Amino acid sequence: MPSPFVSASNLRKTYGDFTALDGVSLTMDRGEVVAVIGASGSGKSTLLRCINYLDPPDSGEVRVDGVRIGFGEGARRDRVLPERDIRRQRAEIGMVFQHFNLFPHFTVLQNLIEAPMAVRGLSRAEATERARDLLNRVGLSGREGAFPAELSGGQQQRVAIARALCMKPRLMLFDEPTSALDPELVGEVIAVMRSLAEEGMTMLVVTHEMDFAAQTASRVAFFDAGKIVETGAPAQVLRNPQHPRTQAFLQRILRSH
Ligand SMILES: Nc1ncnc2c1ncn2[C@@H]1O[C@H](COP(=O)(O)OP(=O)(O)OP(=O)(O)O)[C@@H](O)[C@H]1O
Repeated sequence: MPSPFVSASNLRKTYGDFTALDGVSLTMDRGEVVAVIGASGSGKSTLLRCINYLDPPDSGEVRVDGVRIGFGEGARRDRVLPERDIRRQRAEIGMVFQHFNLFPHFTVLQNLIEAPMAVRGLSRAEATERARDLLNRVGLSGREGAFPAELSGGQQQRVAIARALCMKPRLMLFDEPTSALDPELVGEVIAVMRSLAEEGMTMLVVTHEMDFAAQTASRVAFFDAGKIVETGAPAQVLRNPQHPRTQAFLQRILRSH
């Protein structure tokens, strides 16, 4: 059996007495899109932050394409890499946040080119060419000189996606990427995510957009109290959930629509 492209094994994360991740394991094949759904506070964001070591797990391990994130390859289990090296590994994993997190005093172009130059060693000309291609791909050609505050939320989120792609990541993590948007702007961000999925990007998406989960995800994982309690094909989990917690969650969502 070939090893999975992404594997998170037995991740645990506590904050004081509170257990945010209670032994979470998840594997993804290359090109898979996994939607993570679940109630607020169940630990979905924590899972993403532990996968890319923005917030290191207390235990467990993460591998992307065989490389163990956060640790030197072949090193003792307990030898966590210096932050500089984790940053380099983390560059393999793109992250898109709910609140875009663009640098407000940088133009769109500056937001895109800084990390590829600093972390990937691209020249300004190379980074700029890559950035222009990606802005074109997310439908924002010509907005290179704009500042984030001059853009709509949907445009800012598309810049944030282009910025993550500028690092040529192997895996993309999305943390409720449309939750902060006005409803009429959700579609333009979902469209960019769909096209990324169609191009074969491996994506782990925390979302409340059930249409995205149903139509674009290859798999849905339902999260409850720090655990994945149910995972399967979207049609199976969303239409015929087996776990009582999944059933209760989906009923709540149906009622609120
Ligand atoms: N840095 C932290 N310090 C203390 N507690 C934290 C920290 N980060 C998260 N938590 C707690 O861990 C729990 C899980 O949080 P998390 O943000 O992962 O949930 P979530 O499922 O993503 O929720 P939401 O949908 O509201 O974003 C929450 O109860 C939260 O208060």
